[in-house]
Amino acid sequence: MLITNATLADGRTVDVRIEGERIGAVKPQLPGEPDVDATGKLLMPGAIDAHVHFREPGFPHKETWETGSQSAAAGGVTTVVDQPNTDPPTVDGASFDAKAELARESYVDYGINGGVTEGWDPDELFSRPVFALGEVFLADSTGEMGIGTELFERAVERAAHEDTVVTVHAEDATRFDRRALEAAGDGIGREGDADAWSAFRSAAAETAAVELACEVGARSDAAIHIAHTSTPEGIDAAVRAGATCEVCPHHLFLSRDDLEELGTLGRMNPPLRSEERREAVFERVRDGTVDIVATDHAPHTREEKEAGIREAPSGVPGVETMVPLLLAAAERGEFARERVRDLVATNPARVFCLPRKGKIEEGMDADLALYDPDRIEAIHGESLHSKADWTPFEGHEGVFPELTLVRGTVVYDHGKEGENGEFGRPAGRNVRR
Ligand SMILES: NC(=O)N[C@@H](CC(=O)O)C(=O)O
Ligand SMILES: [Zn+2]
Ligand SMILES: [Zn+2]
Repeated sequence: MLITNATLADGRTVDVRIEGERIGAVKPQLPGEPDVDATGKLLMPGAIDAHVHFREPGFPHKETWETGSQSAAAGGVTTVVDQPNTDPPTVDGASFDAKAELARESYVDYGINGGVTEGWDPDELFSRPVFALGEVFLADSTGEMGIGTELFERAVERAAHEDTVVTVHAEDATRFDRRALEAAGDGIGREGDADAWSAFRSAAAETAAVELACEVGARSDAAIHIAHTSTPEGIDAAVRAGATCEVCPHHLFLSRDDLEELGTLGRMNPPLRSEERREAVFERVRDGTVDIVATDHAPHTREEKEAGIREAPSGVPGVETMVPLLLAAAERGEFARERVRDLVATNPARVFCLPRKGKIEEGMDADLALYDPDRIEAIHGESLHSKADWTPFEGHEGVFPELTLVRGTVVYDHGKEGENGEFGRPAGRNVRR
């Protein structure tokens, strides 16, 4: 396959030849008939979303590997990393094997993380192709997998021994402001007091847990990756301690000011923060302080979300809108295109050791997504492919891909009517195989 005249994130215009599953050549000009004339189009390395919850096994009404990975492909994401708070939780050999079987339905490449609970079996987990440890929950979130410090210490030590990154959900529940939540009214959805969730799971709770996680990590020289940092204080604490960190699109593009409109659809952990903190987080993503943007794609149905603020489940979908939101921001001049590339592809490949992914270079996996940067659309939940038919980014600008390839196979072709609609075939593979 030959793609001609593509613009790369660094501004170069090149031809790209795909040979089998790999990129065979990237040159200003290559001989042969073009299969894709990419004149005026932006070619990006397929994004690696290091944080998704595809919900199988256990909650296929929220998402399946099929729908979640189609949503990824339609958003230019070619590798996803699934988190362990499924049912059963991915904490031992049998649960890992069961998830690995289901993941064969994936349209994109994937990693499967191993989780930590009192009943976890590290020997069984580490004898399997585990992507990383995590997310390890220092406080309860969806799935109630919060653990204490002693177990966390043991898990980090083991991960260091296995040369495995530990992805941490860093919130310290002892610092939550319970009274703020108790004071909230009983209204449902938008009628309720969604802001109480942000007051409850305080910024200070994040900073304290980030500091603890980094301190524990330093003792055994473990690689600590802080998931979904939502505050400048949390990011700075992680970076100061030599940990890597990720920021989610919702903490970049939404703040507490949006909760009146979002209601309980905007409840997630960690929660939305003040507009001032959002701007400080945005700046740290823009200037390269933050390593990764990942989505924490956490689908729940609209019906489930339309409850009171104390009952609604936490989490928002996002795997399909991450790159579109960032590219639209780049078109508005808020990010360099190269920064977007680094945040969603090159850096996650480095942090999680995926040597053949994240770059458009000869010899790399042909994971690619092609965009028309002039085609800026309004995002609508009902046009997305997740089982969650809603998005917290309703009406925001997005630049969606026209074509997505996983190791040379077309998995998404916008507007094409194939056997599976716009989708190719479930071409995904475990990246740790
Ligand atoms: N972020 C969330 O609010 N929810 C996530 C779990 C998590 O990442 O903490 C989920 O699985 O629903
Ligand atoms: Zn989490
Ligand atoms: Zn998560």
